[in-house]
Amino acid sequence: MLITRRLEFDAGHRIPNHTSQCKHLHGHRYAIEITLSGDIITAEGQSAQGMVMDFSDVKRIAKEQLVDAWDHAFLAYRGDKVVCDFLASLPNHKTVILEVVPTVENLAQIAFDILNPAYRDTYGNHLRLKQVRIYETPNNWADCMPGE
Ligand SMILES: Nc1nc2c(c(=O)[nH]1)N=C([C@H](O)[C@H](O)COP(=O)(O)OP(=O)(O)OP(=O)(O)O)CN2
Ligand SMILES: [Zn+2]
Repeated sequence: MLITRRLEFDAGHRIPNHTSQCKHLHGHRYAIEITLSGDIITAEGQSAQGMVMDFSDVKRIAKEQLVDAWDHAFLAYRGDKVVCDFLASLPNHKTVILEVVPTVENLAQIAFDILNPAYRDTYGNHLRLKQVRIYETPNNWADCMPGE
């Protein structure tokens, strides 16, 4: 059985070598959709009876592991030195330094790698992270699955 939980967050970024608009500092209302597989819990009387995982637990883990760190942060590529130096000059600025350019493909890959161990086998029902989808805009998104 598959379940999916969606969360939204705001973040800034730029794609430094992009030849068009995306080289400028700008932000997105990102959405992340987390798809998990597992057995439906059948144990009588459990809070999660009938569920793969309580959606509130899916949300809690996503926030603890990723979303709270990225929300209202600027996601900067370590190789984008001018921007990293500028952000470092701002007192207490919320910046997340990434080892890769912050395209939606790379963000989905990073999110998958962070979240995969955080969900795996935590619910006693063979729980697995099957897919992370991140929307950069309502029209543009990337999917990351195991082994990709
Ligand atoms: N494959 C990718 N292509 C692009 C990415 C990306 O992460 N992966 N990112 C960008 C920019 O970040 C840009 O901000 C995308 O937003 P936008 O310019 O609004 O995109 P569109 O013009 O295509 O959006 P519309 O829905 O058509 O307004 C660019 N490319
Ligand atoms: Zn963008």
